[in-house]
Amino acid sequence: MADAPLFDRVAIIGLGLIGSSIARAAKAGGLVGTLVAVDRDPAVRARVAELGIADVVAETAAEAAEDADLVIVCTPVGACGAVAAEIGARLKPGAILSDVGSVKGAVVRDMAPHVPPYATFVPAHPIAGTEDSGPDAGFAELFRGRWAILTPLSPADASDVARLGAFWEGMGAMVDTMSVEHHDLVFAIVSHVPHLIAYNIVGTAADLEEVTQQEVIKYSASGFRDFTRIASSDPTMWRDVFLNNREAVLEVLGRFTEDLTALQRAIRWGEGDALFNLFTRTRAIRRSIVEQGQDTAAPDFGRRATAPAKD
Ligand SMILES: NC(=O)C1=CN([C@@H]2O[C@H](COP(=O)(O)OP(=O)(O)OC[C@H]3O[C@@H](n4cnc5c(N)ncnc54)[C@H](O)[C@@H]3O)[C@@H](O)[C@H]2O)C=CC1
Ligand SMILES: O=C(O)C(=O)Cc1ccc(O)cc1
Repeated sequence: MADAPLFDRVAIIGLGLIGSSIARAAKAGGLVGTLVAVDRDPAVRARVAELGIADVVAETAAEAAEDADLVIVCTPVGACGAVAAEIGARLKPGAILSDVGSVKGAVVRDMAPHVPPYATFVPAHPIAGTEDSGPDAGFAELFRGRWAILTPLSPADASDVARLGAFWEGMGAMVDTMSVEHHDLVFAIVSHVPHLIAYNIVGTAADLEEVTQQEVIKYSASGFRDFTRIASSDPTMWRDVFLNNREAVLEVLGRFTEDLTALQRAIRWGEGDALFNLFTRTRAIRRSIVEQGQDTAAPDFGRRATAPAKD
């Protein structure tokens, strides 16, 4: 006899890249009995029904959350508070509420006040994605071999944290925990500011009057092309990340700007050693990332979690 699913009823709110990947992975792994999906966009709801990746497509978030043992909010972070306000009173006793937002502090601030005492909120963030969005962009293998960070709010939540961790492991992820504040600083440096730099460099190239758009397209070397991949990520999602991780992003940007100014001086004054030393240090960092198997080339599942540049 097959093992019982980890959760009898799971509701996913927001069926874009991440929500639809969870739906696919959870069903494929036999982790859920009934999977209920809802999205505020009727076209997404219709597409999810067509794709057959949920057992039930609900009309409202409140209706989807009712009776669910696990509810995962997979909307842009700016919408998480309103969703929690809508579903909070409808959560069933013992339910786990979670999310997948790239920012944790603001999501906890906006969601936690709406969680009743008889349910547990366990914030989460899968470190897996692509530049694509929408229900067609998702795939069941997205989380395999990737980290899922949980940021528990209280030691009393330990058993629910373990259950949610088992759910992520069931989708192939490796689970880690950290504090909300530490999460937001770590991901400001390894994800948010790099995305900002990508948006900026592509914008700068587009605005350079002396170089035509055609030349940018024709001569872009693979380094620049990698930036354009990241800079094509969803505008709503990333607007919300920057508005909601303001302090950590500004802190890291301050450091980044100082370091960039030092590089600018080194170039101006012909300080080759300073440039050489930095480039040597950064090459070592890249090599240790590759050695630990944490480079973008995640195990190839037919489709890469982070697509390589197409040369
Ligand atoms: N895209 C990525 O690579 C990653 C994204 N995340 C996080 O996952 C979350 C979702 O991102 P994606 O799936 O990429 O976005 P997406 O744009 O593909 O999907 C978001 C979905 O949420 C729906 N939605 C928006 N507001 C809603 C509301 N109030 N009620 C119900 N549905 C609503 C949209 O219609 C859309 O279908 C974001 O918080 C993001 O920070 C986390 C890890 C990676
Ligand atoms: O596509 C990429 O390179 C990503 O960096 C995906 C990604 C985007 C946001 C996250 O919070 C986690 C992962």
